[in-house]
Amino acid sequence: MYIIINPISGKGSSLKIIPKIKEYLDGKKIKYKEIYTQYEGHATEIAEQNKNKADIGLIIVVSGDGTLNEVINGWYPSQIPIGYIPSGTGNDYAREMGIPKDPILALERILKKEVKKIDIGRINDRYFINVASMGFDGEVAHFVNNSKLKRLFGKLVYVFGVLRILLSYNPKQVKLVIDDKIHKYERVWLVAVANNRFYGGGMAICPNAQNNDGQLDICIIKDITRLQLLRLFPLIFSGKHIEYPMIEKINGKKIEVYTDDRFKIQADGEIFADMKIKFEIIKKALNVV
Ligand SMILES: Nc1ncnc2c1ncn2[C@@H]1O[C@H](COP(=O)(O)OP(=O)(O)OP(=O)(O)O)[C@@H](O)[C@H]1O
Repeated sequence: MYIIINPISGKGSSLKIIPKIKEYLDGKKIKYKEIYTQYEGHATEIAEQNKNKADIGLIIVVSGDGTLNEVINGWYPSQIPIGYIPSGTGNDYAREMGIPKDPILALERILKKEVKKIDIGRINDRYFINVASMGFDGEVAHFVNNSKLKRLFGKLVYVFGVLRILLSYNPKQVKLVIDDKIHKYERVWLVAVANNRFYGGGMAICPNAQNNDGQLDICIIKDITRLQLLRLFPLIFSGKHIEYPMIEKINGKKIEVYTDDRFKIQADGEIFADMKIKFEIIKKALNVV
């Protein structure tokens, strides 16, 4: 068993839970090796270097969603099971999978080794497990990430980012090609493509997404005023936003997104920008416990 740990996730909360995990494993005489990530992207390198080692039967990731995403990007297509103990701020994958917040309960569940096969999404040349989105909230993610005030003010910077981008964002014309069928939309604020339901710490942007149905769920927010969007925002936590007419919901296996402008994108919280974006579902890609 290898344990990959991001020591800074959740403002250092993984370092608080690691002694408990080690005590539990030592008590049961279960052998393990710990590896700590040292920089951004390191988890992908660790996963790539270790995925073919003959002595590994299981990896456990102790981190937030961002590091889990990095591990998956290095681990796929290995079929060695991945267990996950949440220690981040958002913990959206854990929310989806019903993984307990208590690290020992999460560990006990992993050790039962009830393996599930789950799908993952591909966006251009990267994989994601939860949600990729672009437009308004992609801009907010970029704003928050680049903000020097992030460490000082945490979630407040996010609120400030939402309000700022809400005032300056210009809705875009977007063409989607979903399983070879063309869909055109005017005044698009947001396109979210989901394998799991949640992102951003519990927002159910695509509340019908299932990670074992071989489909990506798409939610498009369009033709909406700034004030309407502000009112709609809190409803995303319960998934009730999809009942409103300015929300388009579609499913697909292969999705291409075109816009005249470069779209700012976030996938599992990782940010980048592009004009042409291709998505694909990879069915039953990973074994998870
Ligand atoms: N030792 C390290 N030093 C600096 N950054 C790191 C280190 N290890 C991993 N990272 C980076 O930290 C980022 C955030 O990590 P992670 O997602 O685990 O925690 P989080 O942000 O607290 O949680 P969440 O993603 O659930 O909000 C990742 O993008 C990863 O690349």
